[in-house]
Amino acid sequence: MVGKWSENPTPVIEVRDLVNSFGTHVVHKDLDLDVYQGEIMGVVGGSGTGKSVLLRSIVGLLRPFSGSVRVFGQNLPQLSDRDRSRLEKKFGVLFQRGALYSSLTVLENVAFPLIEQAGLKRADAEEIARLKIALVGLPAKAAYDYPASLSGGMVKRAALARALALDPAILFLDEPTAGLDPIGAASFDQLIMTLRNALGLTIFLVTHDLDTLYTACDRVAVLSEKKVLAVDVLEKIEQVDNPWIQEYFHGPRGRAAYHAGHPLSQE
Ligand SMILES: Nc1ncnc2c1ncn2[C@@H]1O[C@H](COP(=O)(O)OP(=O)(O)OP(=O)(O)O)[C@@H](O)[C@H]1O
Repeated sequence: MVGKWSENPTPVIEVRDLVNSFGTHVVHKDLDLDVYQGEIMGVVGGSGTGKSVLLRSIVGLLRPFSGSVRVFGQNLPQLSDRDRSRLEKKFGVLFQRGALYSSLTVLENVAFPLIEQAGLKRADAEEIARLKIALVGLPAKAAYDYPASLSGGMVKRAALARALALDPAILFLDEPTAGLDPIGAASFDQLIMTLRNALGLTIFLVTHDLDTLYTACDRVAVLSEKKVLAVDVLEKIEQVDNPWIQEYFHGPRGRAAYHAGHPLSQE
């Protein structure tokens, strides 16, 4: 799938020579990656290759050991607190486990960033929160539910509504379909594509889900050997001569996902 982004690829995230380490454990070494305005970039790699660490470096939750992370042309680690927090308002982040406050209703969860970060009055924040709840396909009555009473798919949607609360320009999703059944995962993939198309979002999506890669992602970055081993459209990535890539995309699960995404294929 090639979206509008390809007509005039403009990088909104530029990662250069990124090094991340924890003690002596080097996770990234001289990692480079560009993400273009309006694309859905899928980030894959074996467990522990540093996909979440990369996401956290880009959103400013983790200070890199060295290298630069420019978002909308601004180098995050060098910004003042004020400028960084202004830039961070353009990010919506959906963490791996949803990370909703369990003691707050869905409505209160979604309204939270609008009150705390944007300084809105509660009534205004809740009005906007209701719109976001509808936008992600949750029924209006789910606003009054607590996270513990929701299904996994509804929790993900509620967390997505919160990530969208401040009208972000870039959405970061860390394994959004993990733990969902195939139907729930497929409808979440559709939702992600609809949001990108309707809102013009740029989406940085960490996933293990091959179906998501085949249906939703414009380009895919493969993390391996502490860097981005390859970044391209899927058709090109599948051809890269690397044992992990070959096993991942051409193993049984990869073939099944390919055929699901290409219903007319014969192979
Ligand atoms: N705060 C931390 N302190 C020490 N080590 C960390 C920390 N955060 C991540 N790591 C290590 O960095 C490496 C990369 O972690 P990361 O969570 O980014 O992997 P991942 O590719 O997202 O894995 P998975 O697919 O299993 O979620 C792992 O070895 C992890 O143990």
